[in-house]
Amino acid sequence: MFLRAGLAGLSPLRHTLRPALVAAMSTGTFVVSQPLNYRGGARVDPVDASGTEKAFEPATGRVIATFTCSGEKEVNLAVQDAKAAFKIWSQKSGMERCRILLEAARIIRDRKDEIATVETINNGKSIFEAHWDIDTSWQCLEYYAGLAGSMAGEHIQLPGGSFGYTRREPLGVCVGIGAWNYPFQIACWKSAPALACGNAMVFKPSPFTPVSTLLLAEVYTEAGVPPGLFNVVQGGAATGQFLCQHRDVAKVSFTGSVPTGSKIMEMSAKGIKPVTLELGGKSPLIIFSDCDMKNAVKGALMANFLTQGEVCCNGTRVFVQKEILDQFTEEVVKQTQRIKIGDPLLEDTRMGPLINRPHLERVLGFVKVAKEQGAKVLCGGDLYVPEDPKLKDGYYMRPCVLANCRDDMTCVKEEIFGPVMSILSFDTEAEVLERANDTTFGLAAGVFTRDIQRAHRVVAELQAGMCFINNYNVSPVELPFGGYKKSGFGRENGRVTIEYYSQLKTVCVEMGDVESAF
Ligand SMILES: NC(=O)c1ccc[n+]([C@@H]2O[C@H](COP(=O)([O-])OP(=O)(O)OC[C@H]3O[C@@H](n4cnc5c(N)ncnc54)[C@H](O)[C@@H]3O)[C@@H](O)[C@H]2O)c1
Ligand SMILES: C[N+](C)(C)CCCC=O
Repeated sequence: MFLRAGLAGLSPLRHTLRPALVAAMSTGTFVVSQPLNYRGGARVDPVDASGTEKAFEPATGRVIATFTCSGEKEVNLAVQDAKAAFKIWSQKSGMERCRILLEAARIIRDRKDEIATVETINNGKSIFEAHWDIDTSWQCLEYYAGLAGSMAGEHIQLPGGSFGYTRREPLGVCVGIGAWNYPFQIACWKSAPALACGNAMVFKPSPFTPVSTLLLAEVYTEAGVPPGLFNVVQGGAATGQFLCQHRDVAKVSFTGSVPTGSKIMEMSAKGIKPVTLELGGKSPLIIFSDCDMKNAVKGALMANFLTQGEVCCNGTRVFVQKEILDQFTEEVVKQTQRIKIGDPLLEDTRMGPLINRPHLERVLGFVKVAKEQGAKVLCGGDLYVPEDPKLKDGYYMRPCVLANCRDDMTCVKEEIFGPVMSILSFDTEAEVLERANDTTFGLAAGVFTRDIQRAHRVVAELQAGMCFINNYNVSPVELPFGGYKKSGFGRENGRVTIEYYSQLKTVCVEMGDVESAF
């Protein structure tokens, strides 16, 4: 499906050719040669347009795809196809859906290298990390496959032999709108629970990362879902609006920024559509002096530098208790300087390029303002130019650790979405809790301590939907994930998400005569 010039003769690809193709996909060679919309079980060119977009390979700055954004007609067709597939899929038993989702999970596992490679090329994250993302993706499908057969209602006895029961039913056509930082994983975290519950989905990835979602669509088709059950439309705000405003869309699940989330909610409100909002954050990570220092330092790096720091739940406000501030900071800086930056497709690279040039400049701008406001750059925060000449136009920067930070600084208040860690010091538990919660965001939080009572006492007080004790940024699919406050509502992953993709019908059954008031 993705062909460099020298491989063009291999199209259409058979499954058996994929390992060879993966080996051939090196940085600087990949171009997209097939349509990026998916409808009715096949790739299609959109029937109308609301503009065009270019997708880049962040490692080199090359354009890998120029594509048409879907207009209203194309969105209508995708929704129509999803409606038709919903009729078939929603009539299947949970166990039938389970089998197909398990097969899809198996195919993703089999194609893991190929999918991870495409993710790395289009997003810039290291291939090492992309493999983790694809693992959490197929695990998500397996998990909801397991739950599909267990969706059930209640039986409730009423007087005189009458009774009631509840049925858990799907919603209909659900829309998924994704961000660019975890393109494949986001599509799985939304579609797996949606499909398990019997819904159909139309998914719109970010225009920065339009490519890997198509692989998911192909996987679902190969696994045996009805044509049209999972469709992909491409584009930005205009396409997203057509989806949110569509009268036949029953629910919108959105991952992205707070300002866009607010617009999505407003549009959905007009149609009384339920929404799931997975939004941004500025999460606190609290390091107490009694922590295991080695793990706390590793945790701080995990909390800040995955995917070049472009992670919603990153613990970017690192509060360190005064007694260990110097030791902790010294070790964090040492390890940050060791992070290998470069070609994201190389196995030993741990940090690739940022998503695009404007975003790189925005992140560097935050570092500049931090310095002006009195923060001290202990390492990084500047452009990085890899030695390999093919990477010279990529969007690289050195990961940055900022000291002397204060709560009122821009770098401490705003989501940077880049590899910038702000270190702040604190004295007492009460003080750090107040400061940690002093934000409009509430996505995640972390605490490192050996004191088990303190750990639980502190997380009970933290205003965040996802709290970590003595670790950070792990994401087992069994655990619900989502925010408090302006970081959104609704959850992804975990059993509870079934409730966000289904509705309860109550049936009241009379076994006697009607007792009428008339
Ligand atoms: N909580 C989470 O799970 C989570 C996960 C990843 C990213 N994020 C957040 O996402 C943000 C970064 O992603 P982004 O830059 O892609 O966010 P964004 O809000 O700019 O875009 C997200 C998606 O919304 C679409 N969109 C934009 N305007 C729209 C509109 N008016 N109507 C409908 N759709 C519209 C975009 O095309 C894209 O697909 C960060 O704030 C990050 O924290 C949150
Ligand atoms: C997999 N992580 C690291 C928990 C990230 C989840 C999605 C946030 O951007």
